[in-house]
Amino acid sequence: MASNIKFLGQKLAQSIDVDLMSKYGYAIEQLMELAGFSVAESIAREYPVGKVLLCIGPGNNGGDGLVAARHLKHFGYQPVLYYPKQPEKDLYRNLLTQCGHHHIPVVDDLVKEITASSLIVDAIFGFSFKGLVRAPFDQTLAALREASIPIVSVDIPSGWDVESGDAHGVGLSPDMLVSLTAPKICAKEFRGRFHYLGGRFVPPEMAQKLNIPEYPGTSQCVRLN
Ligand SMILES: NC(=O)C1=CN([C@@H]2O[C@H](COP(=O)(O)OP(=O)(O)OC[C@H]3O[C@@H](n4cnc5c(N)ncnc54)[C@H](O)[C@@H]3O)[C@@H](O)[C@H]2O)[C@H](O)CC1
Ligand SMILES: [K+]
Repeated sequence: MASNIKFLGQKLAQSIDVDLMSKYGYAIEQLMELAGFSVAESIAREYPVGKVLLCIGPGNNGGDGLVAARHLKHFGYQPVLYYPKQPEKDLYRNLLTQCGHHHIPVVDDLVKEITASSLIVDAIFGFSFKGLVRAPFDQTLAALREASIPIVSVDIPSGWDVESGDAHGVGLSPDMLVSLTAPKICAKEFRGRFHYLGGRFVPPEMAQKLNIPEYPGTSQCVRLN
């Protein structure tokens, strides 16, 4: 590890998120934009341009994926979205509209799209995931576990418990993990090649408490391993 960075449990991760949007004055759109941008930049550091299948979940982890898709398009990748459960919420609807205007298609044949892609982005579940994976995402994770192309997980490898990791053996095994704000406790079990940190919005007071490493230059991400 590049620094003595703090690993967050589920409750602490959620309370930091609340602090960022109350005490520190951020709007969720700002945090999500920077989070998703940092995911796209991390990907651009390690994987060549090509077709990227982004699997989008029903919460803010999915929102980060929608933002990342748009930035990947600007970087020259060909993103497509698999988005089986689309909540009726302006935040996500607006992000999806933006993707539409960037000619990023929504696809529904997951197995076919896995075969046609060179990279998968797992933006299904983040730090609010709890319990056993419910439908339809149980099927999604089962299909992704069969994939032979690399997976990049946003914040948490989907299916993993935020603290105890892949306790039920149904989670993904990503090649890259992009932790946001600070890694969660489950990231100690990450065995893939690339562990990055993103979400360069943490104010200095909080960064000091969490031992966040310096981000180099103008970069939105920093490698942790
Ligand atoms: N401060 C930051 O670092 C920021 C991080 N961001 C990202 O936000 C997610 C956390 O988002 P949240 O909306 O709280 O939750 P999730 O996306 O993890 O998922 C909630 C979603 O999932 C459903 N769900 C929960 N458990 C299950 C289950 N067992 N089976 C099926 N479905 C489940 C639940 O019902 C909700 O619909 C964080 O990880 C970052 O990626 C922000 O974007 C910016 C600030
Ligand atoms: K994820």
